[in-house]
Amino acid sequence: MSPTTLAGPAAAALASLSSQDIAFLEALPKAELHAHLNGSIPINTLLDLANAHPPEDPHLPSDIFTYLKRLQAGVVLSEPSDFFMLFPAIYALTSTPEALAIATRAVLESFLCPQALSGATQCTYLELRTTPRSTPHMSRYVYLTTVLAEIDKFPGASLIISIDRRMSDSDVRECVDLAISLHGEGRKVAGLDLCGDPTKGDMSTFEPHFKRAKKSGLGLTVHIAELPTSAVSECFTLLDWYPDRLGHATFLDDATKATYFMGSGAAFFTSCNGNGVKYQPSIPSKYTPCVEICLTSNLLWVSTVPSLDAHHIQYYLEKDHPIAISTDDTLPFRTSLLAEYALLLAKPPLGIGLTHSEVAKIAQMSLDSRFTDDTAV
Ligand SMILES: CNc1ncnc2c1ncn2[C@@H]1O[C@H](COP(=O)(O)O)[C@@H](O)[C@H]1O
Repeated sequence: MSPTTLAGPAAAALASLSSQDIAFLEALPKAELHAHLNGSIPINTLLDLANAHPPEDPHLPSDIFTYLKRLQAGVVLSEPSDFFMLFPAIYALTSTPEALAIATRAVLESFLCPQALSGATQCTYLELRTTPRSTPHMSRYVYLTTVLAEIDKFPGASLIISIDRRMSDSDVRECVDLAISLHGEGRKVAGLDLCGDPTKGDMSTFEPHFKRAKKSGLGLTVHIAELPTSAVSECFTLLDWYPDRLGHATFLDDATKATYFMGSGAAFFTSCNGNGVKYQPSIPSKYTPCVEICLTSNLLWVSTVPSLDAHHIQYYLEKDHPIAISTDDTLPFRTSLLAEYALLLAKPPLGIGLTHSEVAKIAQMSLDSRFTDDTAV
């Protein structure tokens, strides 16, 4: 199964590498820790699902093939919402247990099975995340057990259950209850994620649910500070859950990073939260949550990052802070994990220009930051 079409900055970086560099990247054990299931379905699988769909289904957009062709050719994401509007059509194609199983299998194969030409896999370990949806054809429980049945077939794969910021309190409760009970039954549920449109939702209301998930032994990862408009007070709310990992963290300001991540215990930071109240977090002595870095996603989604030079990865590299290079959504961003690693190795301006040993160290950081110790090698 070949991964999705490669194009854009990551493809250009990959094309600039020598065959020795590519062989080095392919052989490197690495973990993909930030991949959204419905954003990572190979385009050919979606086309197959669309072809197999009953044409009279009122839930399927009538222009589904035009939409899929547009996705394949590359979408322009000028507004934050342009990105989230891509998903309803994909959801229409993965709304039955049968279709969801096909899509999940294709995603798992694209990351964990040897590629046709090189014989290499994208990664040695995958934490695939997805938001449990109830549809006219399945409950959230059936959604999750369908995905887990596919994950069970792949050594080195685990599930992270995503909570969408637009969910109601009762939806969040249901999803977290399911995460805790499936994890307790020994299913391959490794953690809980917070994702979705960063302009939506009041995250303080999610706090009790994320805290009880953490208490039950699930790993926590949260999308944080994705937009320049992301409120500092919300960042404090999320950081006070002490997530094990942070997604993107693009606009986490330097004062907040210094305060939370230096973690000296003596670090003292008073600032005003959104209500104008003096705020002093009590930080564990060594809090260094791994930051899940999705380079192409940051470059293409409303250009939250204008260039690799300006990318916040530079801060974490300088501080030797754990990071995990990840793809986010291979389908709209037309990338692969190998191509994301190519962005580290390629010479500027196509890439960051790191050495082989620096890239190997980063790959090891991704393995060290996984929520389980299961790998495919
Ligand atoms: C810019 N990067 C991102 N930021 C925030 N949320 C994202 C995202 N990329 C994907 N998602 C979230 O993942 C869902 C699709 O996969 P699942 O249906 O869960 O498998 C999207 O609907 C969105 O809520």
